Formats: sequence, C-alpha cells, structure tokens
Amino acid sequence: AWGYGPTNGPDTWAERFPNAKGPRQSPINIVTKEAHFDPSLKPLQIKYDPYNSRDILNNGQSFQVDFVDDTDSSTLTGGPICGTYRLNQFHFHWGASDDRGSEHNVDGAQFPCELHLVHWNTKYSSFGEAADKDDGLAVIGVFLKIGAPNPQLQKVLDALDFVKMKGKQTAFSNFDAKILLPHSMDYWTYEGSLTTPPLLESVTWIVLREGISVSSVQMGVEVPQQKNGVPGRGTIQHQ
Ligand SMILES: NS(=O)(=O)c1cccc(NC(=O)NCCCCO)c1
Ligand SMILES: [Zn+2]
Repeated sequence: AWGYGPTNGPDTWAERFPNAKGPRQSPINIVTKEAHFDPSLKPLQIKYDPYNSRDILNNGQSFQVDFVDDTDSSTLTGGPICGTYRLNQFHFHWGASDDRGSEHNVDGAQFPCELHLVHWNTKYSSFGEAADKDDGLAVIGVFLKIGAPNPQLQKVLDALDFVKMKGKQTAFSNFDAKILLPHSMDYWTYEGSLTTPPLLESVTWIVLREGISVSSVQMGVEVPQQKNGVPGRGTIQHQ
C-alpha cells in the first residue's frame, strides 16, 4: 500500500495512481510574489457546529476527526467557491522533526505541520460522490508553526492515546473546529488535488496566510510506530 517510506512514498505513487502526473496536482510551493490579488474573491464564511463532531480515527497515514455531515450545520461558503460545502473531517500532516512536515510550502519554507479541513460541495449527495468532481471538494490548509503551546490543539492530542493503532477510532464529540483557525482569514487559493492517493483533481485549495502555534513538546506527542500504526515522530512520516 502507498505510504511515505522509501519504497512506497510520493515518488512511487505515479506507478499506481496516474493522477500523480496530472495538470493540477497538490501540494505546491506558494510563491507569494507570483500570487495576485483577485478583487472578485469574497471573504471566507465558516460556520462550524461542535454538535457535528463525531469521532477521531487513525487511518494509517494520519489521524482525522470526522464530522456528521447530513445537514448544513457545519459549512464553508464565500471565498473562491460557489455554493455550500459541508465539513466532513479534518486531519494533519507532520514530519519527523520541527523543520519539515507541511505539504504546502511558502516561498520554499516548510512548516512542522499542516492542518486540513475537508469540505464537499452539497450539489453532490456525499463526500464520496463529490470526491472525483472538478468542483467537488474545498480544503482549508492551516500551517502550524513552533511557538507557544496551543491549548485548543491539546484536546485533539490527548485523544491520540486512544487511537494508536491503524483503524482505531474513538468518540470525539462537542469539538468546535473553529478554535483551530487563526485570527486572519487572509488566504491564497488555487485549483488542485488530494495530496494523497488517489490524488483526485477535485480540490479548491484555500491556504490561510496566518498560521497557528504549536509547541515542540506538543509536536513530539508520540503516536508511536506500531504495526500498521500511524508513524509517530520517531519515524519518518514525510520528508
Ligand atoms: N490531504 S487532503 O488533500 O486534504 C485529502 C482530503 C481528503 C481525502 C484525502 N485522501 C484520501 O481520502 N485518500 C484515500 C485514503 C484511503 C486510505 O486511507 C486527502
Ligand atoms: Zn491532508
């Protein structure tokens, strides 16, 4: 199966996932000088209801917090998107040390971690239906930068002790994903793809310019490498 090791990592994905050689593949390096201001873009409108949070799952490559998405109570509208997109899950990408791990870079800079809040277009009937449509998904990317400990994050990190094995999940209710967002909603946007196989080219990326803080100790929270577990910091997760 695909992963992030020397024999199944991103450089090998094109063998089994032809999208890897597609025209709108993510992640990218955001070259800020090449980004242009688009006055037609609207402010982001984010409305998350903590009541929709359901569980936290170790999916083998990361851990994700899943949301009940059968109503329009947790949605993303405005910004570069048309219509209403529902929050389905959020997850993280991290590296083996504080100097790398994010998927997007900004002017070549890497960050230790990147949060992805995944939404699907309600013109389709479900995430699965939307996942392979050009306008199917919208993902908000938030960079985590080493600094003060982040108390909002701690609740998620504390739950990791209960999902150390791939496939493990545990209840994770009443979590307001909005508390993970930075103050400024300034963003870069581009049409891209899922950053993991099957690399579907269905994502409108909305990468926030302002990051949130995480302490080095919080980044070191062991999600230990167990058989089929999510690689902890002790093992190479990405670069
Ligand atoms: N990393 S990301 O582009 O935000 C993203 C968002 C939603 C889904 C995915 N990737 C997948 O669901 N891949 C299928 C994984 C099957 C085994 O876990 C990636
Ligand atoms: Zn992701």
